[in-house]
Amino acid sequence: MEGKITWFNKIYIKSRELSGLALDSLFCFISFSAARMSLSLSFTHPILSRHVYSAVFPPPRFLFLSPHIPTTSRFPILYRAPQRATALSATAATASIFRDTAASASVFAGAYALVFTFDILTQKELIQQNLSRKLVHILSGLLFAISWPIFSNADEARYFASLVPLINCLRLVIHGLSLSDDQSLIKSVTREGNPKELLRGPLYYVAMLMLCALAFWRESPVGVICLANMCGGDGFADIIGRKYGSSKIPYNQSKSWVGSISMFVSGFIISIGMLYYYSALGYLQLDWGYTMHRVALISLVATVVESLPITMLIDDNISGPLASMLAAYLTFGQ
Ligand SMILES: Nc1ccn([C@@H]2O[C@H](COP(=O)(O)OP(=O)(O)OP(=O)(O)O)[C@@H](O)[C@H]2O)c(=O)n1
Ligand SMILES: C/C(=C\CO)CCC[C@H](C)CCC[C@H](C)CCCC(C)C
Repeated sequence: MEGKITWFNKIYIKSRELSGLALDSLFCFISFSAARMSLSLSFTHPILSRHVYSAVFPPPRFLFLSPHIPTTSRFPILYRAPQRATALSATAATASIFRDTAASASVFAGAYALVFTFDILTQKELIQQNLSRKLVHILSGLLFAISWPIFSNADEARYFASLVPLINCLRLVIHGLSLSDDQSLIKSVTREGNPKELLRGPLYYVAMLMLCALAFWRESPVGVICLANMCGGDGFADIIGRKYGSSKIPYNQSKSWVGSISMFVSGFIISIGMLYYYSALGYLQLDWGYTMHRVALISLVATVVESLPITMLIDDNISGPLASMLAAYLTFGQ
């Protein structure tokens, strides 16, 4: 049995390297049963070393989420059952690959569905194009970060998750260069319907999603705080500032006090919500008094940077997230 699993594992991993979306969808179809079988098998990550205080949230019992349960399964088993241990790790590795492939395909399908939904709402004139764009801006990144726990606890899970923004980056470049036409994407994601717009704000935004998944993933508060401010904070700043922002900021007449205050408040609230979500799943164990102050400081930094008149120099989908990332890294040290 163990021999069979090894050649299958090697063939699958090789085909996974070479596989296109079509092959992934084939493995997706058979992967849910394998993924469900693997739910009881999990690998552990080193627990967050800094600011680890009382574990106040037991991981919930959601079958499809991968709770962060510390186990010793990744350490070599020294007693005399190497055959059993090898077979178990090969099975677990194969199941994790199936699970992560299915999760990537599901999140990718979710991205398409989100853009398609807002395109329909815009076409039916149920919402304005600007509002559609901002809601896609708010929801895409937050739903992407919320989806991370459906991936396995394997070390490679973040790479599977990052495939989704990577493919969307390629999609934005292809349609931004008008190599292909996707009116659904263009109408729900651009201000004026110019495909070239895809190569600026949206492309930088999706690149930031990929960076946060690869660099920080689930075990650090930095990535989720950065996305909360870029997606939630910046998004609500636009929606509320555009509607109610009559009193402009002295040093930047295109931004308003109401918009910036909205960015700070929504960025803070959504950051705390994301941190609570990841704490409830056992990925983060935080001292909430310490955390609240640090998150408020990070959201303030993001808000000030977003208000600066530097958009001609650097897009705020780059300056804002990088400022949040730096502030979060310096305050949380992870
Ligand atoms: N602090 C802010 C931010 C935005 N706005 C309002 O929202 C509009 C759009 O804001 P901006 O961030 O410039 O939007 P975009 O750059 O188009 O959005 P994106 O980041 O998605 O590219 C501004 O003109 C302004 O009316 C505001 O009043 N105060
Ligand atoms: C309008 C946008 C930015 C400009 O400020 C947002 C562009 C969004 C992309 C077109 C789609 C990105 C999808 C994410 C990578 C994955 C989302 C998955 C989730 C489950 C919906």
